[in-house]
Amino acid sequence: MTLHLDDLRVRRLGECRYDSPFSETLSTKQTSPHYVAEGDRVLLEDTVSMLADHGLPLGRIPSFEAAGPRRKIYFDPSQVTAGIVTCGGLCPGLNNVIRGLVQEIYVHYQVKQVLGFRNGLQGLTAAHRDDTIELTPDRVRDIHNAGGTILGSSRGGQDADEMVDTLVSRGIDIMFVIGGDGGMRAATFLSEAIRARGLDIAVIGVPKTIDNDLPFTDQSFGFQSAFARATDFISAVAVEAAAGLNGVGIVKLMGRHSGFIASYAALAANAADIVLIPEIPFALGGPDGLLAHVEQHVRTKGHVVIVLAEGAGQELLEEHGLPQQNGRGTDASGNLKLGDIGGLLQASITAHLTAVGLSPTMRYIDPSYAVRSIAANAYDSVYCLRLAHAAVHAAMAGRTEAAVARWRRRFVHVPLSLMTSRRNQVDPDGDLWMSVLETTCQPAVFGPARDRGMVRIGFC
Ligand SMILES: Nc1ncnc2c1ncn2[C@@H]1O[C@H](COP(=O)(O)OP(=O)(O)OP(=O)(O)O)[C@@H](O)[C@H]1O
Ligand SMILES: O=P(O)(O)OC[C@H]1O[C@](O)(CO)[C@@H](O)[C@@H]1O
Ligand SMILES: [Mg+2]
Repeated sequence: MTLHLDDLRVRRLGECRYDSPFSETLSTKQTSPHYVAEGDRVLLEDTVSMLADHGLPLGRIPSFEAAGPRRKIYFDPSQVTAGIVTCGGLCPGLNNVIRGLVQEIYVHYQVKQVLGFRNGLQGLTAAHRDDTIELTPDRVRDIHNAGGTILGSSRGGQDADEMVDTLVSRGIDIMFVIGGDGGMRAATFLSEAIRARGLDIAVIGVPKTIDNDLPFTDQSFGFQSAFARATDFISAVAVEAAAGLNGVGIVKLMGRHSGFIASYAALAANAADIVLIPEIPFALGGPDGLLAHVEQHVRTKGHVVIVLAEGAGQELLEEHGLPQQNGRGTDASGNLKLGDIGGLLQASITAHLTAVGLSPTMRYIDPSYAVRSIAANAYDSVYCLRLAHAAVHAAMAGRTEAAVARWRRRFVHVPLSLMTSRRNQVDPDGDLWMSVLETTCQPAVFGPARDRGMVRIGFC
Protein backbone atom coordinates (compact mmCIF):
# COMPACT_ATOMS: atom_id res chain seq x y z
CA MET A 1 0.00 0.00 0.00
CA THR A 2 1.51 3.32 -1.05
CA LEU A 3 0.85 6.06 1.44
CA HIS A 4 0.46 9.68 0.43
CA LEU A 5 0.94 12.80 2.52
CA ASP A 6 -2.83 13.21 2.90
CA ASP A 7 -3.15 9.69 4.40
CA LEU A 8 -0.82 10.78 7.19
CA ARG A 9 -2.62 13.97 8.19
CA VAL A 10 -4.13 13.95 11.65
CA ARG A 11 -7.62 15.29 12.34
CA ARG A 12 -7.94 18.43 14.47
CA LEU A 13 -11.00 19.38 16.48
CA GLY A 14 -10.57 23.05 15.59
CA GLU A 15 -8.48 26.16 15.91
CA CYS A 16 -6.08 26.38 18.87
CA ARG A 17 -7.06 29.59 20.69
CA TYR A 18 -5.73 29.15 24.22
CA ASP A 19 -2.18 29.87 25.31
CA SER A 20 -0.30 26.73 26.19
CA PRO A 21 1.44 26.59 29.56
CA PHE A 22 4.51 25.73 27.49
CA SER A 23 4.36 28.78 25.20
CA GLU A 24 7.01 30.72 27.13
CA THR A 25 9.44 27.79 27.21
CA LEU A 26 8.81 27.09 23.54
CA SER A 27 9.56 30.67 22.54
CA THR A 28 13.12 30.21 23.85
CA LYS A 29 13.76 27.10 21.75
CA GLN A 30 15.55 26.95 18.42
CA THR A 31 14.90 24.24 15.89
CA SER A 32 17.78 21.80 16.23
CA PRO A 33 18.55 18.18 15.32
CA HIS A 34 16.97 17.36 18.67
CA TYR A 35 13.99 19.64 18.46
CA VAL A 36 11.56 19.53 15.60
CA ALA A 37 9.47 22.69 15.54
CA GLU A 38 5.72 22.53 15.40
CA GLY A 39 5.39 22.90 11.67
CA ASP A 40 8.11 20.45 10.74
CA ARG A 41 7.31 16.90 9.71
CA VAL A 42 9.01 13.54 10.15
CA LEU A 43 9.64 11.44 7.07
CA LEU A 44 7.70 8.20 6.68
CA GLU A 45 10.60 6.58 4.87
CA ASP A 46 14.28 6.99 5.54
CA THR A 47 16.29 5.73 2.61
CA VAL A 48 17.36 7.76 -0.36
CA SER A 49 15.96 5.22 -2.80
CA MET A 50 12.54 5.17 -1.18
CA LEU A 51 12.36 8.96 -1.23
CA ALA A 52 13.57 9.10 -4.82
CA ASP A 53 10.93 6.56 -5.85
CA HIS A 54 8.19 9.01 -4.95
CA GLY A 55 9.46 11.49 -7.51
CA LEU A 56 7.70 14.22 -5.54
CA PRO A 57 8.75 17.69 -4.43
CA LEU A 58 9.95 17.76 -0.78
CA GLY A 59 6.74 19.31 0.53
CA ARG A 60 4.67 16.39 -0.84
CA ILE A 61 6.86 13.56 0.48
CA PRO A 62 4.83 11.37 2.91
CA SER A 63 5.53 12.49 6.46
CA PHE A 64 4.05 12.54 9.96
CA GLU A 65 3.22 15.52 12.11
CA ALA A 66 5.83 15.86 14.86
CA ALA A 67 4.52 15.37 18.39
CA GLY A 68 5.23 17.76 21.23
CA PRO A 69 3.87 20.81 23.01
CA ARG A 70 2.24 23.57 20.98
CA ARG A 71 2.25 27.30 21.78
CA LYS A 72 -1.51 27.46 21.38
CA ILE A 73 -3.89 24.75 22.49
CA TYR A 74 -7.46 23.83 21.65
CA PHE A 75 -8.94 23.06 25.06
CA ASP A 76 -9.31 25.45 27.97
CA PRO A 77 -7.46 23.33 30.57
CA SER A 78 -9.58 24.54 33.48
CA GLN A 79 -12.64 22.97 31.81
CA VAL A 80 -11.09 19.64 30.82
CA THR A 81 -11.97 16.21 32.18
CA ALA A 82 -9.79 13.44 30.74
CA GLY A 83 -10.35 9.68 30.78
CA ILE A 84 -7.86 6.83 30.58
CA VAL A 85 -8.45 3.16 29.76
CA THR A 86 -6.06 0.22 29.27
CA CYS A 87 -7.21 -2.64 27.02
CA GLY A 88 -6.15 -6.11 25.93
CA GLY A 89 -3.24 -8.14 27.30
CA LEU A 90 -0.74 -6.82 29.79
CA CYS A 91 2.49 -5.19 28.78
CA PRO A 92 5.35 -3.75 30.85
CA GLY A 93 4.96 0.01 31.19
CA LEU A 94 1.17 0.38 31.32
CA ASN A 95 1.37 1.97 34.76
CA ASN A 96 4.21 4.22 33.60
CA VAL A 97 2.03 5.54 30.78
CA ILE A 98 -0.91 6.11 33.14
CA ARG A 99 1.37 7.93 35.58
CA GLY A 100 2.92 10.03 32.81
CA LEU A 101 -0.47 11.05 31.43
CA VAL A 102 -1.85 12.01 34.82
CA GLN A 103 1.20 13.96 35.97
CA GLU A 104 1.62 15.85 32.71
CA ILE A 105 -2.00 16.81 32.32
CA TYR A 106 -2.39 17.80 35.99
CA VAL A 107 0.93 19.45 36.76
CA HIS A 108 1.45 21.38 33.54
CA TYR A 109 -1.99 21.84 32.04
CA GLN A 110 -3.82 21.83 35.38
CA VAL A 111 -6.97 20.22 34.06
CA LYS A 112 -10.09 19.77 36.18
CA GLN A 113 -10.15 16.00 36.55
CA VAL A 114 -8.78 12.69 35.25
CA LEU A 115 -10.89 9.55 35.47
CA GLY A 116 -9.59 6.02 35.08
CA PHE A 117 -12.10 3.59 33.55
CA ARG A 118 -11.69 0.13 34.99
CA ASN A 119 -11.15 -3.25 33.36
CA GLY A 120 -10.63 -2.15 29.79
CA LEU A 121 -13.39 -0.97 27.52
CA GLN A 122 -15.87 -2.85 29.65
CA GLY A 123 -15.42 0.15 31.96
CA LEU A 124 -17.08 2.35 29.34
CA THR A 125 -20.28 0.33 29.23
CA ALA A 126 -23.45 1.58 30.89
CA ALA A 127 -23.16 -0.99 33.68
CA HIS A 128 -19.66 0.09 34.68
CA ARG A 129 -19.38 3.73 33.64
CA ASP A 130 -19.77 5.13 37.14
CA ASP A 131 -17.19 2.84 38.67
CA THR A 132 -14.18 5.00 37.79
CA ILE A 133 -10.99 5.77 39.71
CA GLU A 134 -10.12 9.41 40.26
CA LEU A 135 -6.53 9.67 39.06
CA THR A 136 -4.47 12.35 40.78
CA PRO A 137 -0.69 12.83 40.90
CA ASP A 138 -0.76 11.46 44.45
CA ARG A 139 -2.72 8.39 43.40
CA VAL A 140 -0.26 7.51 40.63
CA ARG A 141 3.00 8.55 42.31
CA ASP A 142 4.42 5.04 42.82
CA ILE A 143 2.48 2.94 40.34
CA HIS A 144 5.32 2.72 37.81
CA ASN A 145 7.22 0.40 40.12
CA ALA A 146 4.76 -2.40 39.46
CA GLY A 147 3.81 -4.39 36.37
CA GLY A 148 0.25 -4.77 35.15
CA THR A 149 -2.19 -1.85 35.16
CA ILE A 150 -3.86 -0.25 38.15
CA LEU A 151 -6.94 0.21 35.98
CA GLY A 152 -7.28 -3.45 35.07
CA SER A 153 -7.84 -4.62 31.50
CA SER A 154 -10.06 -6.94 29.50
CA ARG A 155 -10.87 -8.39 26.12
CA GLY A 156 -14.32 -8.53 24.56
CA GLY A 157 -16.40 -6.25 22.33
CA GLN A 158 -18.33 -3.16 23.35
CA ASP A 159 -20.86 -1.02 21.55
CA ALA A 160 -19.30 2.24 20.31
CA ASP A 161 -22.47 4.29 20.88
CA GLU A 162 -22.79 3.02 24.42
CA MET A 163 -19.17 4.04 25.04
CA VAL A 164 -19.83 7.51 23.63
CA ASP A 165 -22.84 7.80 25.96
CA THR A 166 -20.44 7.11 28.79
CA LEU A 167 -18.04 9.83 27.68
CA VAL A 168 -20.92 12.27 27.49
CA SER A 169 -22.43 11.28 30.83
CA ARG A 170 -19.03 11.50 32.58
CA GLY A 171 -18.21 14.81 30.88
CA ILE A 172 -15.08 13.51 29.17
CA ASP A 173 -13.31 15.93 26.79
CA ILE A 174 -10.21 13.86 26.14
CA MET A 175 -10.05 10.07 26.09
CA PHE A 176 -6.73 8.23 26.16
CA VAL A 177 -6.95 4.63 24.95
CA ILE A 178 -3.89 2.53 25.76
CA GLY A 179 -4.23 -0.65 23.72
CA GLY A 180 -2.99 -2.99 21.03
CA ASP A 181 -4.45 -3.54 17.57
CA GLY A 182 -7.83 -4.31 19.14
CA GLY A 183 -7.65 -1.29 21.39
CA MET A 184 -6.67 0.96 18.46
CA ARG A 185 -9.53 -0.48 16.40
CA ALA A 186 -11.94 0.17 19.24
CA ALA A 187 -10.56 3.72 19.59
CA THR A 188 -11.17 4.22 15.87
CA PHE A 189 -14.80 3.12 16.15
CA LEU A 190 -15.22 5.26 19.24
CA SER A 191 -13.83 8.29 17.36
CA GLU A 192 -16.11 7.64 14.41
CA ALA A 193 -19.15 7.48 16.69
CA ILE A 194 -18.03 10.73 18.37
CA ARG A 195 -17.62 12.40 14.99
CA ALA A 196 -21.02 11.13 13.81
CA ARG A 197 -22.61 12.90 16.78
CA GLY A 198 -20.59 16.08 16.21
CA LEU A 199 -19.08 15.94 19.71
CA ASP A 200 -16.04 17.88 20.80
CA ILE A 201 -14.12 14.97 22.32
CA ALA A 202 -10.51 14.10 21.47
CA VAL A 203 -9.47 10.44 21.29
CA ILE A 204 -5.75 9.73 21.48
CA GLY A 205 -4.35 6.21 21.31
CA VAL A 206 -1.18 5.06 23.00
CA PRO A 207 -0.16 1.90 21.12
CA LYS A 208 0.65 -1.02 23.38
CA THR A 209 1.65 -4.51 22.37
CA ILE A 210 3.95 -7.06 23.87
CA ASP A 211 4.18 -8.65 20.42
CA ASN A 212 5.50 -5.44 18.81
CA ASP A 213 3.03 -6.09 16.01
CA LEU A 214 1.62 -2.58 15.58
CA PRO A 215 2.86 -0.67 12.51
CA PHE A 216 4.28 2.86 12.35
CA THR A 217 6.08 2.62 15.64
CA ASP A 218 9.78 1.79 15.89
CA GLN A 219 9.17 -0.59 18.77
CA SER A 220 6.22 -0.59 21.10
CA PHE A 221 6.73 0.34 24.75
CA GLY A 222 7.40 -2.56 27.09
CA PHE A 223 8.83 -4.65 24.28
CA GLN A 224 12.40 -4.16 25.39
CA SER A 225 11.58 -5.06 29.02
CA ALA A 226 9.72 -8.13 27.80
CA PHE A 227 12.41 -9.54 25.56
CA ALA A 228 15.05 -8.84 28.18
CA ARG A 229 13.04 -10.96 30.63
CA ALA A 230 12.51 -13.66 28.01
CA THR A 231 16.27 -13.80 27.56
CA ASP A 232 16.65 -15.14 31.12
CA PHE A 233 14.49 -18.15 30.26
CA ILE A 234 16.48 -18.93 27.13
CA SER A 235 19.71 -18.81 29.12
CA ALA A 236 18.15 -21.09 31.74
CA VAL A 237 16.96 -23.63 29.22
CA ALA A 238 20.36 -23.54 27.49
CA VAL A 239 22.09 -24.43 30.76
CA GLU A 240 19.62 -27.28 31.36
CA ALA A 241 19.90 -28.60 27.82
CA ALA A 242 23.69 -28.53 27.90
CA ALA A 243 23.76 -30.51 31.14
CA GLY A 244 21.24 -33.16 30.07
CA LEU A 245 21.95 -36.26 28.02
CA ASN A 246 20.84 -35.44 24.47
CA GLY A 247 19.42 -32.25 25.91
CA VAL A 248 16.62 -30.44 24.10
CA GLY A 249 15.70 -27.01 25.46
CA ILE A 250 12.59 -25.27 24.18
CA VAL A 251 11.32 -21.86 25.27
CA LYS A 252 7.90 -20.84 23.99
CA LEU A 253 7.34 -17.09 23.90
CA MET A 254 4.38 -14.89 23.05
CA GLY A 255 3.91 -13.76 19.49
CA ARG A 256 0.55 -14.62 17.98
CA HIS A 257 1.38 -13.40 14.49
CA SER A 258 4.79 -11.77 14.89
CA GLY A 259 8.04 -13.29 16.04
CA PHE A 260 9.72 -10.18 17.42
CA ILE A 261 10.05 -11.29 21.05
CA ALA A 262 11.43 -14.65 19.97
CA SER A 263 13.90 -13.04 17.55
CA TYR A 264 15.18 -10.33 19.88
CA ALA A 265 15.36 -12.57 22.95
CA ALA A 266 17.23 -15.19 20.92
CA LEU A 267 19.71 -12.58 19.73
CA ALA A 268 20.14 -11.21 23.25
CA ALA A 269 20.70 -14.62 24.84
CA ASN A 270 22.85 -15.71 21.91
CA ALA A 271 22.28 -19.29 22.99
CA ALA A 272 19.60 -20.51 20.59
CA ASP A 273 20.33 -22.91 17.76
CA ILE A 274 16.93 -22.56 16.18
CA VAL A 275 14.32 -19.78 16.21
CA LEU A 276 10.83 -20.52 14.91
CA ILE A 277 8.43 -17.67 14.19
CA PRO A 278 4.96 -17.35 12.63
CA GLU A 279 6.27 -15.45 9.61
CA ILE A 280 8.37 -18.38 8.39
CA PRO A 281 6.63 -21.73 7.87
CA PHE A 282 8.72 -24.81 8.52
CA ALA A 283 8.56 -28.53 7.80
CA LEU A 284 9.17 -31.10 10.53
CA GLY A 285 10.14 -34.15 8.48
CA GLY A 286 12.38 -34.82 5.50
CA PRO A 287 16.15 -34.44 5.04
CA ASP A 288 15.95 -30.63 5.34
CA GLY A 289 13.25 -30.60 7.98
CA LEU A 290 13.44 -29.38 11.55
CA LEU A 291 13.73 -32.86 13.07
CA ALA A 292 16.76 -33.75 10.95
CA HIS A 293 18.37 -30.49 11.97
CA VAL A 294 17.63 -31.08 15.66
CA GLU A 295 19.11 -34.57 15.38
CA GLN A 296 22.26 -33.20 13.75
CA HIS A 297 22.69 -30.72 16.62
CA VAL A 298 22.25 -33.39 19.25
CA ARG A 299 24.72 -35.70 17.46
CA THR A 300 27.39 -33.06 16.94
CA LYS A 301 26.99 -30.73 19.89
CA GLY A 302 25.18 -32.96 22.36
CA HIS A 303 22.19 -30.68 22.78
CA VAL A 304 19.96 -28.15 21.03
CA VAL A 305 18.16 -24.97 22.10
CA ILE A 306 14.98 -23.86 20.34
CA VAL A 307 13.17 -20.54 20.77
CA LEU A 308 9.60 -20.82 19.63
CA ALA A 309 7.04 -18.07 19.08
CA GLU A 310 3.58 -19.31 20.01
CA GLY A 311 2.17 -18.57 16.55
CA ALA A 312 4.86 -20.51 14.68
CA GLY A 313 4.04 -23.64 12.71
CA GLN A 314 0.28 -23.46 13.22
CA GLU A 315 -0.19 -25.00 9.78
CA LEU A 316 1.55 -28.17 11.03
CA LEU A 317 -1.00 -28.92 13.72
CA GLU A 318 -3.75 -30.11 11.42
CA GLU A 319 -1.30 -32.27 9.48
CA HIS A 320 -0.57 -34.05 12.73
CA GLY A 321 -4.21 -34.58 13.60
CA LEU A 322 -4.12 -31.84 16.24
CA PRO A 323 -6.69 -29.07 16.44
CA GLN A 324 -5.29 -26.05 14.62
CA GLN A 325 -5.92 -22.81 16.49
CA ASN A 326 -7.89 -24.72 19.13
CA GLY A 327 -10.54 -25.66 16.61
CA ARG A 328 -10.23 -22.25 14.93
CA GLY A 329 -11.78 -20.60 17.96
CA THR A 330 -11.35 -16.96 18.83
CA ASP A 331 -11.18 -15.16 22.15
CA ALA A 332 -13.68 -12.56 23.32
CA SER A 333 -11.99 -9.88 21.18
CA GLY A 334 -11.93 -12.02 18.06
CA ASN A 335 -8.24 -12.92 18.31
CA LEU A 336 -7.36 -16.37 17.00
CA LYS A 337 -6.77 -18.94 19.70
CA LEU A 338 -3.59 -20.73 18.84
CA GLY A 339 -2.96 -24.44 18.79
CA ASP A 340 -0.28 -25.93 21.01
CA ILE A 341 2.79 -25.90 18.79
CA GLY A 342 4.98 -26.35 21.86
CA GLY A 343 3.29 -29.66 22.64
CA LEU A 344 3.66 -30.83 19.05
CA LEU A 345 7.36 -29.99 18.97
CA GLN A 346 8.06 -31.73 22.26
CA ALA A 347 6.24 -34.86 21.13
CA SER A 348 7.72 -34.94 17.61
CA ILE A 349 11.28 -34.26 18.72
CA THR A 350 11.06 -36.84 21.51
CA ALA A 351 9.67 -39.46 19.11
CA HIS A 352 12.25 -38.70 16.42
CA LEU A 353 15.30 -38.68 18.70
CA THR A 354 14.14 -41.80 20.50
CA ALA A 355 13.69 -43.58 17.15
CA VAL A 356 17.27 -42.76 16.14
CA GLY A 357 18.66 -43.92 19.49
CA LEU A 358 19.17 -40.49 21.03
CA SER A 359 16.49 -40.55 23.70
CA PRO A 360 16.36 -36.89 24.77
CA THR A 361 16.31 -35.00 28.05
CA MET A 362 13.51 -32.55 27.28
CA ARG A 363 13.43 -29.14 29.00
CA TYR A 364 10.43 -27.04 28.05
CA ILE A 365 9.54 -23.62 29.46
CA ASP A 366 6.54 -21.44 28.63
CA PRO A 367 7.21 -18.20 30.51
CA SER A 368 4.60 -16.13 28.64
CA TYR A 369 2.81 -14.48 31.58
CA ALA A 370 6.04 -14.22 33.58
CA VAL A 371 7.41 -12.13 30.71
CA ARG A 372 4.61 -9.67 30.13
CA SER A 373 3.62 -9.03 33.74
CA ILE A 374 6.86 -7.41 34.85
CA ALA A 375 7.49 -3.73 35.52
CA ALA A 376 9.12 -1.68 32.77
CA ASN A 377 12.91 -1.46 32.75
CA ALA A 378 14.72 1.87 32.81
CA TYR A 379 14.71 2.23 29.02
CA ASP A 380 10.98 1.55 28.72
CA SER A 381 10.24 3.80 31.70
CA VAL A 382 11.73 6.74 29.83
CA TYR A 383 9.96 5.72 26.64
CA CYS A 384 6.57 5.40 28.37
CA LEU A 385 6.93 8.76 30.06
CA ARG A 386 7.80 10.54 26.83
CA LEU A 387 4.96 8.81 24.94
CA ALA A 388 2.57 9.94 27.67
CA HIS A 389 3.83 13.52 27.40
CA ALA A 390 3.34 13.40 23.63
CA ALA A 391 -0.19 12.04 24.07
CA VAL A 392 -1.16 14.84 26.46
CA HIS A 393 0.28 17.56 24.19
CA ALA A 394 -1.55 16.08 21.18
CA ALA A 395 -4.87 15.95 22.97
CA MET A 396 -4.62 19.43 24.50
CA ALA A 397 -3.83 20.79 21.02
CA GLY A 398 -7.08 19.27 19.75
CA ARG A 399 -5.60 16.40 17.79
CA THR A 400 -7.97 13.47 17.61
CA GLU A 401 -8.40 10.04 15.99
CA ALA A 402 -4.64 9.77 16.32
CA ALA A 403 -2.07 7.70 18.12
CA VAL A 404 1.26 8.89 19.41
CA ALA A 405 4.22 6.79 18.37
CA ARG A 406 7.96 6.92 18.05
CA TRP A 407 8.94 6.70 14.44
CA ARG A 408 12.54 6.81 13.30
CA ARG A 409 13.38 7.88 16.87
CA ARG A 410 11.07 10.91 16.86
CA PHE A 411 7.68 11.18 18.50
CA VAL A 412 4.92 11.66 15.94
CA HIS A 413 1.14 11.71 15.49
CA VAL A 414 -0.22 8.79 13.46
CA PRO A 415 -3.85 8.67 12.24
CA LEU A 416 -5.59 5.90 14.20
CA SER A 417 -6.83 4.23 11.04
CA LEU A 418 -3.22 3.63 10.00
CA MET A 419 -2.35 1.90 13.25
CA THR A 420 -4.70 -0.93 12.30
CA SER A 421 -4.12 -0.89 8.56
CA ARG A 422 -1.42 -3.54 8.65
CA ARG A 423 0.46 -5.76 11.07
CA ASN A 424 4.10 -5.31 11.92
CA GLN A 425 5.87 -8.61 11.29
CA VAL A 426 9.42 -9.85 11.08
CA ASP A 427 10.40 -9.47 7.43
CA PRO A 428 11.88 -12.76 6.19
CA ASP A 429 13.96 -10.66 3.77
CA GLY A 430 14.88 -8.06 6.36
CA ASP A 431 18.00 -7.39 8.40
CA LEU A 432 16.56 -8.55 11.75
CA TRP A 433 15.83 -12.06 10.49
CA MET A 434 19.22 -12.06 8.73
CA SER A 435 20.83 -11.37 12.12
CA VAL A 436 18.92 -14.32 13.58
CA LEU A 437 20.16 -16.56 10.77
CA GLU A 438 23.71 -15.30 11.21
CA THR A 439 23.57 -15.91 14.95
CA THR A 440 21.90 -19.31 15.00
CA CYS A 441 23.30 -20.57 11.68
CA GLN A 442 19.96 -22.22 11.07
CA PRO A 443 18.91 -22.65 7.44
CA ALA A 444 16.73 -19.95 5.93
CA VAL A 445 14.01 -22.56 5.57
CA PHE A 446 13.36 -25.92 7.22
CA GLY A 447 12.02 -27.93 4.32
CA PRO A 448 12.72 -28.26 0.63
CA ALA A 449 15.12 -25.31 0.56
CA ARG A 450 16.56 -25.89 -2.90
CA ASP A 451 13.10 -26.00 -4.47
CA ARG A 452 12.53 -22.51 -3.17
CA GLY A 453 15.92 -21.30 -4.31
CA MET A 454 16.99 -20.61 -0.77
CA VAL A 455 20.39 -21.05 0.74
CA ARG A 456 21.29 -23.35 3.62
CA ILE A 457 23.52 -21.68 6.12
CA GLY A 458 24.80 -24.66 8.15
CA PHE A 459 25.90 -24.92 11.77
CA CYS A 460 27.56 -22.39 14.03
N1 LIG B 1 -13.13 -4.68 15.72
C1 LIG B 1 -13.35 -4.18 16.94
N2 LIG B 1 -14.40 -3.38 17.19
C2 LIG B 1 -14.64 -2.90 18.41
N3 LIG B 1 -13.90 -3.19 19.48
C3 LIG B 1 -12.85 -3.96 19.29
C4 LIG B 1 -12.51 -4.51 18.03
N4 LIG B 1 -11.40 -5.26 18.16
C5 LIG B 1 -11.07 -5.18 19.45
N5 LIG B 1 -11.93 -4.41 20.12
C6 LIG B 1 -11.89 -4.12 21.54
O1 LIG B 1 -10.62 -3.63 21.93
C7 LIG B 1 -10.27 -4.20 23.19
C8 LIG B 1 -8.90 -4.75 23.16
O2 LIG B 1 -8.74 -5.68 22.08
P1 LIG B 1 -7.85 -6.97 22.23
O3 LIG B 1 -8.37 -7.82 23.31
O4 LIG B 1 -7.71 -7.57 20.89
O5 LIG B 1 -6.48 -6.43 22.78
P2 LIG B 1 -5.45 -5.48 22.13
O6 LIG B 1 -5.80 -4.06 22.44
O7 LIG B 1 -5.26 -5.83 20.70
O8 LIG B 1 -4.17 -5.84 22.96
P3 LIG B 1 -3.21 -7.12 22.76
O9 LIG B 1 -1.93 -6.52 22.32
O10 LIG B 1 -3.11 -7.71 24.09
O11 LIG B 1 -3.84 -8.04 21.78
C9 LIG B 1 -11.29 -5.25 23.53
O12 LIG B 1 -12.09 -4.79 24.58
C10 LIG B 1 -12.07 -5.42 22.26
O13 LIG B 1 -13.43 -5.61 22.48
O1 LIG C 1 -3.98 -15.04 27.44
P1 LIG C 1 -4.33 -13.65 27.02
O2 LIG C 1 -4.37 -12.70 28.15
O3 LIG C 1 -5.54 -13.59 26.16
O4 LIG C 1 -3.15 -13.11 26.14
C1 LIG C 1 -2.45 -13.90 25.26
C2 LIG C 1 -2.10 -13.17 24.02
O5 LIG C 1 -1.85 -11.82 24.20
C3 LIG C 1 -0.76 -11.44 23.41
O6 LIG C 1 0.31 -11.20 24.23
C4 LIG C 1 -1.01 -10.15 22.73
O7 LIG C 1 -1.08 -9.19 23.76
C5 LIG C 1 -0.46 -12.61 22.50
O8 LIG C 1 0.86 -12.78 22.16
C6 LIG C 1 -0.95 -13.74 23.32
O9 LIG C 1 -1.33 -14.83 22.55
MG1 LIG D 1 -4.30 -7.59 19.82
